[in-house]
Amino acid sequence: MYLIGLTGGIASGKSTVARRLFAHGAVHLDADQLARRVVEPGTPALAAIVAEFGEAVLQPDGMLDRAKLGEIVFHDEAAREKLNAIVHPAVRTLAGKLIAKAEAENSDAVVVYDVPLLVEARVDHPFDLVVVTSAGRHEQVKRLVEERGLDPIQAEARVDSQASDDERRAIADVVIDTSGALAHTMSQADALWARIVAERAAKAQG
Ligand SMILES: CC(C)(COP(=O)(O)OP(=O)(O)OC[C@H]1O[C@@H](n2cnc3c(N)ncnc32)[C@H](O)[C@@H]1O)[C@@H](O)C(=O)NCCC(=O)NCCS
Ligand SMILES: Nc1ncnc2c1ncn2[C@@H]1O[C@H](COP(=O)(O)OP(=O)(O)OP(=O)(O)O)[C@@H](O)[C@H]1O
Repeated sequence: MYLIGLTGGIASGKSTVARRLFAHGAVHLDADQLARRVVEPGTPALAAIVAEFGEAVLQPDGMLDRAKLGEIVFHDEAAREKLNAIVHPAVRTLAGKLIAKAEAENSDAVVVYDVPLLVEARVDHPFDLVVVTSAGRHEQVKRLVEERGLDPIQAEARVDSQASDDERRAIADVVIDTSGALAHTMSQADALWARIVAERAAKAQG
């Protein structure tokens, strides 16, 4: 198996790159999706969130009210750290299981683990390659406002609750510049895939 850790700031284009690698044949795991699974009704993580933040963060149907919890944690670092301490260990355990499952199913698989908070949560799965998408703060805020309907204050709060591009670049093996045209992002993803294929072929030949 070849394990890629893919990270980048919010709206920097991680999913866009991951989808392209998936189209080439990679297995795609998404930490945001895993973070949703571990807080489904009946889970220990959801019980811990309610114990910490109160019943007010639940919808009438018992599901987590994500908008309400987001309003709290993206404006309050101490609250965010409490939430992270509940959710991140559960995500880490589930990711470990799913990576092992992908390897058991196909020991040749290329697995792309899309993990927004790789730096912040000190995620330490044994990555063969760490790939960072980087669009820049101004472009991230613009996308959140224009494409996802956040107001500028909410958008800036989300971007600023994360590590900086410089901190992410410091741990990157490969940086994909996602600030320009979509086609430029795609061609960098294609070049990355070609590099992985070539590296693996060279390794297989000894
Ligand atoms: C606060 C919550 C309820 C808001 O939910 P919402 O549906 O609005 O956002 P969603 O989960 O789709 O996340 C969107 C993006 O926000 C950013 N983000 C999410 N959580 C965090 C966090 N704790 N710190 C910084 N950025 C975050 C990421 O870039 C993520 O891709 C939710 O994000 C959450 O439970 N976060 C804690 C778990 C976590 O850290 N998830 C991120 C990957 S493990
Ligand atoms: N050059 C580019 N590369 C990637 N995405 C781009 C580019 N130009 C514009 N975009 C837009 O930016 C958005 C990036 O969204 P995407 O879901 O890929 O980011 P993400 O980093 O996975 O976000 P999140 O952290 O919220 O999961 C998309 O709407 C995409 O169309």
